[in-house]
This record gives sequence, structure tokens and C-alpha cells, in this order.
Amino acid sequence: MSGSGFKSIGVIGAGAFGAALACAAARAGRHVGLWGRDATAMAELAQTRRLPRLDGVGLPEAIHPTADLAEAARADALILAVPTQALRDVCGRLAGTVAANTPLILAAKGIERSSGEFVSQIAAEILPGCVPAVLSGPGFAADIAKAYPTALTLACADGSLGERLARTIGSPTFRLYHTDDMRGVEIGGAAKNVLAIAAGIAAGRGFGESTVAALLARSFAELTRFGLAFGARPETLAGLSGLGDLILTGTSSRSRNRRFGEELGKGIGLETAIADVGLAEGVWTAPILARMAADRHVDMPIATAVAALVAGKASVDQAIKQLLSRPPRAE
Ligand SMILES: NC(=O)C1=CN([C@@H]2O[C@H](COP(=O)(O)OP(=O)(O)OC[C@H]3O[C@@H](n4cnc5c(N)ncnc54)[C@H](OP(=O)(O)O)[C@@H]3O)[C@@H](O)[C@H]2O)C=CC1
Ligand SMILES: O=C(CO)COP(=O)(O)O
Repeated sequence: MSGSGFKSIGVIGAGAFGAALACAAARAGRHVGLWGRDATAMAELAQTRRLPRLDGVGLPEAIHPTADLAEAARADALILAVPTQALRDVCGRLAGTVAANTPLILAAKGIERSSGEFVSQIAAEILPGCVPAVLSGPGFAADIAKAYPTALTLACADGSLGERLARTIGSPTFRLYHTDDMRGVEIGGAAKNVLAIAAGIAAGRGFGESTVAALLARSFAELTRFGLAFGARPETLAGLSGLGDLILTGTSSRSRNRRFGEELGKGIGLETAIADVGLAEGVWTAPILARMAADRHVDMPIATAVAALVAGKASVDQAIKQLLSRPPRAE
């Protein structure tokens, strides 16, 4: 099933999502180089061909694990699947290695906390000769690796290139919708992580599903207000990468962001919760998201409460009291 997409893909970042996207690309008939920074771990993966982080899924034959960045970068298109706060550094390491006009599919979900830049802005700044695209939507890495039916959105300013990229890594079980609204797709992925922390806090604190549902509906209102203020299209925000991913992340304890919130809700301290769940992008995006919203006078009480919590400026009880003291207004 190799279709009319690009022949080879380099996946930069061999964590859960990078490995899952490598499996998807291999399933779509591509030759895949999978780069990870830990040479020992990559050699072990090449030998065992098992992905313990993804419930032991086997590594398809078409995937070549490597710790040589230049080797993985010699591909028709790249997928960048490192954490948002590491993206600038990794793009810098790719500069001088990656060929001009290479499409870069950005898979991280966050906003850079030092600059307030979205992932496509970071890539455009550090690798101006490449063409950014953004992949986001509801899909846990393990589900994608196991070829459970999933649907995500791939955004690229050049619509025909976006469609070609979607054909390159998409398949009947990895359904990729396409759009040219990159900003909308990257905002959905970044904001939903922060808002899912709030849903987790409510669940962890022992409140029922009614509370979580109300919180998620008001979270979606916040995500939409923020997105519109930053140039996103409403249909993108209401689609897979916005509402779709907010539903998945805000309701499933398999989400690290939601689990981080659950731990805080149960009274576990910040540092312990961070260590327990691993990468919860919302922890790092919350403060900058709240600041960007305040600068544009966008009302985001839930995201702002999460930002105060992760900065250690409010306790869970104080944040809840603050939210519940807001007068209900016209919906
Ligand atoms: N997991 C999921 O279900 C999904 C994740 N995403 C997004 O994908 C991104 C990555 O998440 P995920 O793969 O789950 O996270 P993981 O923690 O599983 O993996 C992150 C990977 O990035 C590597 N890494 C971290 N910092 C650097 C750096 N400075 N240079 C090079 N490599 C680095 C890590 O290497 P090392 O192991 O050596 O530390 C690790 O291999 C996040 O933005 C996340 O929101 C999106 C959709 C689904
Ligand atoms: O983005 C995700 C699913 O779409 C994964 O969520 P977590 O990063 O919270 O685990």
C-alpha cells in the first residue's frame, strides 16, 4: 500500500509517539529510519525489535532504528516527535543535515515556554529551508502502533503537499484528514493538554462525571476563544485536533496529562506527580498559554488555574474555590 506518497520517512525521536508513527509509516509501505538519541537503546531496539513502551508491539521490518541523526535525516520527509521544549534544540541539530524543501511533520503538542512560539514557528525559524506541517488529533501512541482505527488531522499551508503527506503515512486504520489551518491544529493539541490536567484534577479530587463533563465543555469554550484570537478556524477547533483530542485526553486515564491532574487532585505533590507520569506537555505549556491569553485579553479561567497550580502559586482547593466563585454568565 505505498500509493503516491513519499518513499522514505525519517522519524526524529524514538519515544512512544515517534515509534508509533514509525509503525504507521511502515504499514503505509514506507522505508523508515527511526532516530533516538540513546545509542545503546537504539542498538537494543534493533536487536529485540520490540517496543516495551507500546505494550510490546513488534517493530515492522521496514523500520531501521539508528542513533545517527544524519542517516535518519536522509529521507524524503521527516516526522519530528520530540517534546515541544526540546524541538528548538533538535531542529538546530538537523540544520545543515536535512535537505532543502524537506517536509517536516511536527508531532509535538505544546507551546515553547521561553518564547510563546507554536511548533510550526519554531521549525520555520530554525529550518527556514524546510516545509512545516502539523499532525495532531486523538490518538494514543499504543493504539496507533497496534493499528486500531484512529483519525488525526494533518495540516500544511500547501494543501497539495499536505494531502501527499497524509497519503504517505496514512492507511485505512490510520485515517488522516487534511487542512491548511496549521495554527488551528497546533493550538488544539497544545491547549487540550493543559485543559485535560484540570479534568484530571476534578476526577482525582473525587468529583463525579458531571463535574468533568461541565469542565470539559467550558474548557472547549476556552480553547475556542484562544484559537480564534490566534487566527485558528472554528471548524478546526471543533474537529479532531481540538474537540476530538480534548475528549480523549480529558476523559482517559491513559493520558499522561489527565493522570498528572488526577495525582494533584489526590493530594500528591507537583514534583512527585511529574516524576510519576513522565512527559505531560501541559505542565510546561500551561504558564505560557495563560500568559498569552492574558496578553490578548482572552478569558481562560480553567487554563489560568492550571498555570497557577503548576507554578506552585495556588493549591488545588484554592483553584477550585476560585473557579466556583465566578458568577455564571450567559453561555
Ligand atoms: N504518547 C502519545 O500517545 C502521544 C504523544 N504526542 C506528542 O508527542 C510528543 C512526544 O511524546 P512521546 O513520544 O509520547 O514522549 P516520550 O517521553 O515517550 O518520548 C520522548 C522522546 O523524545 C526524546 N527526547 C527528549 N528530549 C530530547 C532532546 N533534547 N533531544 C533528542 N531527543 C529528546 C526522548 O529521549 P530519551 O528517551 O532518551 O529521553 C524520548 O525518546 C509530545 O509532544 C506529545 O504530546 C502526541 C500524540 C500522542
Ligand atoms: O495526545 C495524546 C493523545 O491524543 C496523548 O496524551 P498524553 O500526552 O496526555 O498522554
